[in-house]
Amino acid sequence: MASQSLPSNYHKVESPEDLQAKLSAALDKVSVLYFRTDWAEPCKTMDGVMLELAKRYEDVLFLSVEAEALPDISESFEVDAVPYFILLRGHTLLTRLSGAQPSVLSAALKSHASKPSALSASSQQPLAAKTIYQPDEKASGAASASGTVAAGGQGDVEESDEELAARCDKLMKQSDVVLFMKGDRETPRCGFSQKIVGILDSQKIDYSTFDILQDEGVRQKLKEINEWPTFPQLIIKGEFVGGLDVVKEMEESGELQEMLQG
Ligand SMILES: N[C@@H](CCC(=O)N[C@@H](CS)C(=O)NCC(=O)O)C(=O)O
Repeated sequence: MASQSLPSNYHKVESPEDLQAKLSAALDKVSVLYFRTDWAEPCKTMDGVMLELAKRYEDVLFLSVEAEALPDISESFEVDAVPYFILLRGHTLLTRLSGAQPSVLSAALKSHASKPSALSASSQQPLAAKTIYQPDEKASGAASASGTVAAGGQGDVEESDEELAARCDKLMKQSDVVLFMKGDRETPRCGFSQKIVGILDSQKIDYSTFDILQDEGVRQKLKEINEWPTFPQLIIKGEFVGGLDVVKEMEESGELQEMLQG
């Protein structure tokens, strides 16, 4: 969408300095940072939602950030998937939301945009020290991850470490080829996951997926079990194979197909 047609309170962030300047010029305002990418399907929905909200809340600053093109900003806000939303009042974190949930975003905005600034800000957390647009900000604890993590798959029942490990083992064996990724096959929520899905699909491989964004326990436990700190993680016949870079190399050398036939 051409920037001329954006509402006057909606801007595309160009750089960390640009973000700093925009937030600093609106210290008493609520801002919504919207982390997006062009390829992520849910962002298309949220592009429209953001525009509608910008028209409805003229006093709120709406800032869209290209999550992959501006990795310094994404990392400083600990954005681990798209779409992702951070609500701020000035430099104070109000809340964070992961995923395309128009009604949740709208409700969060309604709640925060209607509160007087002094009252609201006093009960909120300051941003994490990592935040790049305010390098001399005092360390004050990591930003809350509320809203980013879904239930652990076990309802309210507490899961022991052994039970979690057993559940991971079962998940790794749910089919011959299992991809642990961010999002799912139709709607990947991270560029690395999107690329590995592309490789597996192009090779016409039959595989199931598990969205680790929906299960923080599995997300952390798999890193430990497979001794691999990131996602995607590809499992073939119950054995950990690798992440995107490894799978890409294996595809190029023909090893991936060989492994599936063997
Ligand atoms: N080069 C890696 C890239 C994967 C990567 O860096 N993933 C990050 C960002 S999506 C990750 O999973 N971080 C840990 C986490 O989010 O829990 C690969 O080959 O798979």
